[in-house]
Amino acid sequence: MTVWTWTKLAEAGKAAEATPILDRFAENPDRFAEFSVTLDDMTLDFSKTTLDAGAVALLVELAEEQGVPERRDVMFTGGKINITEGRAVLHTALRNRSGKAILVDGTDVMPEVREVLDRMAVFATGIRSGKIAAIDGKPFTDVVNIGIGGSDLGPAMATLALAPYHDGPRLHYVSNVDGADIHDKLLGLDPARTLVIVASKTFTTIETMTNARTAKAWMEAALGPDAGKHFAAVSTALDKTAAFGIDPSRVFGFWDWVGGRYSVWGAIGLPVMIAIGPDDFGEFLDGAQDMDQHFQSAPLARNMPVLLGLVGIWHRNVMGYQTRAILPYDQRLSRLPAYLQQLDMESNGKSVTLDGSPVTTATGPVVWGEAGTNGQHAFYQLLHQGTNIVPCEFLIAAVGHEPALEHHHQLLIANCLAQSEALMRGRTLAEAGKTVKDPALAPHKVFPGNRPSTTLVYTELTPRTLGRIIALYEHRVFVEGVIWGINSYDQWGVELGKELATALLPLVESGRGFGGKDGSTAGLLQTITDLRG
Ligand SMILES: O=P(O)(O)OC[C@H]1O[C@H](O)[C@H](O)[C@@H](O)[C@@H]1O
Repeated sequence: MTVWTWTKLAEAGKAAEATPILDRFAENPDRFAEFSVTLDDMTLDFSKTTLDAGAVALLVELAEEQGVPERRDVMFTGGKINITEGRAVLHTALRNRSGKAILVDGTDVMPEVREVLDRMAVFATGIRSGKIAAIDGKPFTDVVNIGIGGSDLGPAMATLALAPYHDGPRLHYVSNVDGADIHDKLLGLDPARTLVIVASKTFTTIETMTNARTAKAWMEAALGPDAGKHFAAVSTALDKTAAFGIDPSRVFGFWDWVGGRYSVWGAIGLPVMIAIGPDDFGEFLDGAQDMDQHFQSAPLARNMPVLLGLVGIWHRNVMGYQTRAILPYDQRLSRLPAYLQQLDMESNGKSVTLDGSPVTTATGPVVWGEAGTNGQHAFYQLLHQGTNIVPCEFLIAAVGHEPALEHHHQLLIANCLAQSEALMRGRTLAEAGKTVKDPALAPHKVFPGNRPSTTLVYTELTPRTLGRIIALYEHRVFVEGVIWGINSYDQWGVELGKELATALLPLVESGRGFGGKDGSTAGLLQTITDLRG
């Protein structure tokens, strides 16, 4: 009975506060082994939390009661778990390399998935080799991906993450409707050498379509009517890509059962494939499949995505923490926090359960973060001494990609581990007193400590490892969403702002007709109109 389990968890949470995390290691020398989980060379350490064996057992019970294993199996086999949109949720099919069929409405989706991946590989290889050339017969040197949200964040994050594997043309990402974005990105690019990919699941997103039209005009101004030969598209709306004038042979499709924020594994990953090549892109998919298979087969208590989800539930619902920080100690993962913001907050930022009734527990936390060590010199002050407790999620590779700069990587590792240690250990008033001459300064140098963190460690940030990391977080979001009883796969919350923007545009354009608006909006419209002169 779930209510009973929540009650027991609340009691466990209160009891947990009595024993500092650090003391738990003295009590249990096996704590690291017992409170970490491994998949191949990847280890998730959650021993620096207030969880004890009893609390983990209760959380596992909660996951079972809420039907995590059953819902997982329904997701993987094409059940329509996105009930508000009547859709299956099958991003896992995009990296299903097993040869097994996956049925949606009785039809195996795998032949189409493979067909698109094969076409992507031919196209990417052609662009990379120069066989698919610009209209003057010379190779493309630059690729501009125009997309936003899930059609931007995943490929942009992955392209940066996999920079050491990037041996194709240069990649540029345009997302914001702010003209500054496309202006600055096109500056210095030669249209004769540039391929533009318009990426949009719906092919209606105003930002993307506005940027796509601007790029088309830029291309046409240089190349005339042949400009279309420098365009490709990724979309589920093949009628709309045709209407935009993109040759069907340059259009790569996907399906309504792939959510935008889960779409990097298929056609939306085309720019990544162009950058790193189909073989390394295949490794990226293999990594995700490794995590999928682990998620499907490992017992809940030894299951990495389940445990990461349960740590999240413990912090959000039992300890009442409102945010979680994503802190990759890897400059090339500096876009990971932004990527995970969409994955997590658009999925689990919900207030009603599957049947439309209000939730009775807190749901998705605020997700934020920054690459280490940069964050240390910015906001870690609050993490260590602020009045909010922020569970921190560290990520670190054992090995960097720059052997000649090994000492940099050693410093990086030392900093990463020092932060989680400092958060846990803290510094007492007595200890602080020893560091200062003036005792009045001592309170300023106190660290409360006992602040929780997890650390994900792996050998090296390879395509396969990145695949595992992303799939890990996708399944974590799933686990938490199931426990909260919400639909993690719709995003109605983004609609109202879009509707109001559409209604506001004519007022901005005309500088008139603000009467029906609330006082603030009317006042801002008037002020901006006056400033525009
Ligand atoms: O790929 P598109 O259809 O252009 O959508 C781009 C993005 O915009 C929407 O507003 C959604 O909130 C996102 O989930 C989506 O990824």
